[in-house]
Amino acid sequence: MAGSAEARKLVYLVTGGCGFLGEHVVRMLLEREPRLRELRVFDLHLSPWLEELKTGPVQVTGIQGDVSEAHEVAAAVSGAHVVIHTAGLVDVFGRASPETIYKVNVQGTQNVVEACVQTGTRFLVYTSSMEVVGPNIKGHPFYRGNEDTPYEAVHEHPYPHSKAQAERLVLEANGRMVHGGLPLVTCALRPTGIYGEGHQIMRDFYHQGLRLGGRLFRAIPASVEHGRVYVGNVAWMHVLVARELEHRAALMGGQVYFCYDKSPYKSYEDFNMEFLGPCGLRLVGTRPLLPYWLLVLLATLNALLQWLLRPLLLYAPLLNPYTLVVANTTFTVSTNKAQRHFGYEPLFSWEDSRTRTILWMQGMDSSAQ
Ligand SMILES: NC(=O)c1ccc[n+]([C@@H]2O[C@H](COP(=O)([O-])OP(=O)(O)OC[C@H]3O[C@@H](n4cnc5c(N)ncnc54)[C@H](O)[C@@H]3O)[C@@H](O)[C@H]2O)c1
Ligand SMILES: CC(C)[C@@H](O)CC[C@@H](C)[C@H]1CC[C@H]2[C@@H]3[C@H](O)C=C4C[C@@H](O)CC[C@]4(C)[C@H]3CC[C@]12C
Repeated sequence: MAGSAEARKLVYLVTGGCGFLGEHVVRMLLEREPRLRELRVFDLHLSPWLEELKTGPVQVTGIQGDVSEAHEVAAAVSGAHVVIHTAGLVDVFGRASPETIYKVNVQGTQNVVEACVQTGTRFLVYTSSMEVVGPNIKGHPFYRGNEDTPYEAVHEHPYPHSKAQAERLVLEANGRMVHGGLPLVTCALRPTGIYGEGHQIMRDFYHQGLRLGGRLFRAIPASVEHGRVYVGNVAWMHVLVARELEHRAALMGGQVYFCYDKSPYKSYEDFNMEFLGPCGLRLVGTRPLLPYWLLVLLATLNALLQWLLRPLLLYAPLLNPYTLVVANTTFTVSTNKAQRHFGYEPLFSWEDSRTRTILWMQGMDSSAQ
């Protein structure tokens, strides 16, 4: 939907704009934000597809930078009306050190907040995560909860802990005076497990299945529900929040919103099979093939191997003590806060989300042959 030239006056910055979610946010903004004059895409690694976006009426500016470097962030933020901060180290597999995770996710977010304050940017949307809430280290289920559901959010793992710290920084910054004397308006979006075109973990499961002769082996009971949300709907919620923050600052400022749509409640593995099945894979077993204690042992051995091999190579399998607990703990949301506060409705139905994801996987399938 193109806006008239005179209506194009806003400058948006998307950090992590070349990532899985970031790319969908960038493309959604170009399609559905008619007020855009300039779209800045800030990322540690700029993608080649950015070039194809530079042919339209909106100025698309790729900025290679590191959110943990305050001066790079300040330069990118300066002059922006809205910042959508998705950049982060999404690592629960032990690929990055805890120090690096905190440096990027916490210090990086602090840098974004301070840059908004120093340069006068008034609207900041942060991509938080369900993991700010749970599952907690005790494996307590969160069954179709909402933003107000009481839950003991206790984290030891660097990733959820860093996301919780970053979210707190963003929400506490709401109302701070920015350069120019007006208040900063912030909010945080908490996606559950995002799926869709470009999801690396789905790729990993697909390739693991190919290696195992087209089979995946059930490890988690089908009864363990895991919340999932389509990447296009998460991107749409980001665009909508960024648009509505100015007019609904009193209501939305300092708030958190779960990202949700009509994706069905299923176990993580059964949900993945909605896409892996049409690509020729099958999930062996109606119940977990191994007892849980054996899975714990295997996960622990994986963690030990990762530690032993680290000086030589990076060994980062999907199964480790943390991912096993998360996979094995029910965590689903049922809320309409985003609809009540800013009129959010999913842009993509479950059927459409599923079809788009399958087509992407099959396209990956054909390119893999
Ligand atoms: N994938 C999910 O299921 C999920 C669910 C909930 C929340 N989230 C959150 O959404 C955001 C995006 O996640 P994603 O799945 O798209 O991950 P991703 O790794 O695909 O994207 C993250 C992007 O941030 C960039 N980045 C990393 N470190 C950076 C740095 N120091 N400076 C600048 N850019 C940097 C990466 O290059 C990448 O392009 C993250 O904040 C994540 O915590 C993801
Ligand atoms: C090997 C089996 C036990 C297999 O079932 C493990 C699955 C496991 C790799 C995933 C299960 C749940 C996933 C997490 C969840 O979807 C939410 C997340 C929050 C987001 O901010 C980042 C990604 C993640 C932590 C996601 C990561 C993979 C799982 C742990």
